[in-house]
Amino acid sequence: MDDSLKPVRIGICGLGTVGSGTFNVLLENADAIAARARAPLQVTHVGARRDNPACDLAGIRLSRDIFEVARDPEVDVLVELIGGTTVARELIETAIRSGKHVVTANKALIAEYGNELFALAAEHNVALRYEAAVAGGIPIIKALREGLAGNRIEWLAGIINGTGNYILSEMREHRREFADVLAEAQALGYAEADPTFDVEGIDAAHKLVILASLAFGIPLQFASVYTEGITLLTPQDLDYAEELGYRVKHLGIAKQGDRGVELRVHPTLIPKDQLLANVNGVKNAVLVEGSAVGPTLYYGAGAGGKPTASAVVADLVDLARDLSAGQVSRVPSLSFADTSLQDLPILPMAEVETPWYLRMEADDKPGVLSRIASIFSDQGISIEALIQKAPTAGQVRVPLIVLTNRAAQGRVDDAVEQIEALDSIAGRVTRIRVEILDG
Ligand SMILES: NC(=O)C1=CN([C@@H]2O[C@H](COP(=O)(O)OP(=O)(O)OC[C@H]3O[C@@H](n4cnc5c(N)ncnc54)[C@H](O)[C@@H]3O)[C@@H](O)[C@H]2O)C=CC1
Ligand SMILES: N[C@@H](CC=O)C(=O)O
Ligand code: NA
Repeated sequence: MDDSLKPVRIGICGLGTVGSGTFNVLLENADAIAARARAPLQVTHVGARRDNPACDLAGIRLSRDIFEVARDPEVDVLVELIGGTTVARELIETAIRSGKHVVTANKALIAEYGNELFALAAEHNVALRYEAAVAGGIPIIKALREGLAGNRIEWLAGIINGTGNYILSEMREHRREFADVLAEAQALGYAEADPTFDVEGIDAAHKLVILASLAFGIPLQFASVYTEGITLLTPQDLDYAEELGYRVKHLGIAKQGDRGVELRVHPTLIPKDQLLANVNGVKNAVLVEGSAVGPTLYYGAGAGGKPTASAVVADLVDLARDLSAGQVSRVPSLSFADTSLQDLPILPMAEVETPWYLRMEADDKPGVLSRIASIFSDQGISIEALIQKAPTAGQVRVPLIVLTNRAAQGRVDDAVEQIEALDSIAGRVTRIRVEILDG
């Protein structure tokens, strides 16, 4: 490495899980990183509320006020790793206005304010990079933006929340309680500051919005995503799904169809021999169907300090290379040129068609099954499989599981409303969509 090369000066804001991971990866792999970046990447300033014993900050400027980093003339790139959408937004805007490039892992901020932030970055001729914001260490932004640039992307589907996948995997494989596994995921640094973002599907929705924008050339639109989390799933449903040959995964799905774009995040039954069904623990995976390449699959750690740092550092290396070439806007932020982004219609959920898994508690007496079957038939919904579990001693009701063929959600809503109104059915009907991914 030529020692005379001008270093790229980095300011890191936030020294938590990802901040400390980034700091240490930059240090541990400094030589290989400098060789790839054609310049040393040197942390010159850290903004952190408190010290982190995992980081040796000797010789590095430390500020308790992170805005000091955003205004520091000795910083070329600000790395935002504090999270949230208020202070983080102000910090990034301040950095951009001060002529600094920005790298962030903040999917909430990109999903909700990315359109404005990318415009601001373009106005100031600086880069705003966010590889770590989706699927942690998996280079999925790079893949969509560059590797698949020759394709029309038809659809993508992914496990894009590590915490949620960790919880579902532990519940199924080790019969562990939801709350215990969530607490463990928090201790391991996988969960968001507010873990309801993970378990209610909000984090996955943030990431899906970003993926859909990159895939289809549409502006970021968080409000358009249908979002369901994993909190209502029961161990029973995970078991019944297995019996039927499926596994329950929390998926983000984006499809470009003739009638509009589907944007949805929800628990999904997928055949258990498909690759996505076998992605376990904190791992994420995104399956992308391109018109020319066909299906491609991206797999790896979706959360955690070092894996996420891997993506942050990759952005820094990419940026350093672009800086050495004197061109930071070579690749459009959202893959498509700003002037080519197009508002496409979003398909209302009532019109989205999938097969369905429905579970209900039914009286164990003659006539109930035929009544339910006729409600489905009146709605034009055909039944693929129906399982009635044997009653256990003393039980008056039995679990009834119905797998339907493809049916629009609106039809299923109507059928379920009628079924729930039957005297022979107790409580609510559990509904989970089924997806046969042809990947
Ligand atoms: N933990 C993970 O596996 C992943 C996290 N992310 C994203 O990375 C970002 C950071 O996440 P984590 O490192 O997990 O969070 P964290 O909570 O471990 O770290 C955030 C740090 O920022 C500090 N901080 C917050 N506001 C501050 C302020 N105003 N001034 C100074 N310091 C401040 C906190 O004290 C904390 O040390 C978030 O946007 C998150 O969504 C993205 C991918 C994976
Ligand atoms: N909380 C997130 C962190 C990475 O994005 C997750 O669990 O996936
Ligand atoms: Na990534």
